[in-house]
Amino acid sequence: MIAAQLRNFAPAASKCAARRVTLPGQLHQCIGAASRNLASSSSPRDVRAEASNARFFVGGNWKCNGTHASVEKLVQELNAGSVPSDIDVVVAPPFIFLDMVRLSLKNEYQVAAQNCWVKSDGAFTGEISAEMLVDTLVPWVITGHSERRSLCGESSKFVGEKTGHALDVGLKVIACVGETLDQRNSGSLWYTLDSQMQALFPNVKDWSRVVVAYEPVWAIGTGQVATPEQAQEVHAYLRTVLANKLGEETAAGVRIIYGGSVNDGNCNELATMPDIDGFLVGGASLKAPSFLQICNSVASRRTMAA
Ligand SMILES: O=C(CO)COP(=O)(O)O
Repeated sequence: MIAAQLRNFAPAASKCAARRVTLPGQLHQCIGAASRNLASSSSPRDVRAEASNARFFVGGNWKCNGTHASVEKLVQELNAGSVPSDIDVVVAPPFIFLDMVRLSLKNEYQVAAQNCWVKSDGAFTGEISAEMLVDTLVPWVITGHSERRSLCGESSKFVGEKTGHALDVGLKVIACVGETLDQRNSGSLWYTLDSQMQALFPNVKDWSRVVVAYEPVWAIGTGQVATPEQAQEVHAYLRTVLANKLGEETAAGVRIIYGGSVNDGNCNELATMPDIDGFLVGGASLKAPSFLQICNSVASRRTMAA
């Protein structure tokens, strides 16, 4: 029943998103109206998600790439560049380079691990615990990346528990959600995203330490970036899901960032969308000039807000 309603939400949201581009302010009313229908059965709260007021955030996910020499070069190039002081920039090197990168990057940048174990230390061969990350002064961790969901079999429940544990021991978390092309095409986009989000709620006590990354699987590493309207439509929906659970004020402060084939040519347009609070960048984060340009796309957002 709820799943069916979530599917019905898609066309309404889509129509509204298209209108939002030319008629600022109406998308949230439309999304809000659509979500109120959902809320009547899925939640006792009746809320309308306000647009974001959150600080811009750019993450660079280096994935399983790099040699000692290439990582050193990338760090040098990032250090030679500059990023706006009013945004958060966080890079996630492979574990083996994490400490080296943390110690050699200048202060404008923070580091994240790409993953951690779901529990505390113990007999978990090959894993790194959240406690170890805290102990080695790593502030952030990525959880729920689609590559870990699909290649390592991580379920939403597992991702939720891992996210909760990482937060409980003091990390900040970039929690990823996103649908496959099949899920989008078969009409289960909203259901998929909602169930990934619902798995986080029982585990997260402090949403100020969570960044939600919307990464459609079909856009990751494919060069097929979501259009600004497609991304905005989903981000507004995710903010409504957050608002239904946490209230509008908290939801407006949660960063919702977009990932999937972001580069220096498409970031500015994406950054103008009211619910896109930044990016999680894969391939383009390995090229310092592109990554720095993506960080500077916050200027497009400021222009829109002015
Ligand atoms: O998975 C991603 C970031 O976590 C996105 O990767 P690409 O930017 O290479 O598509």
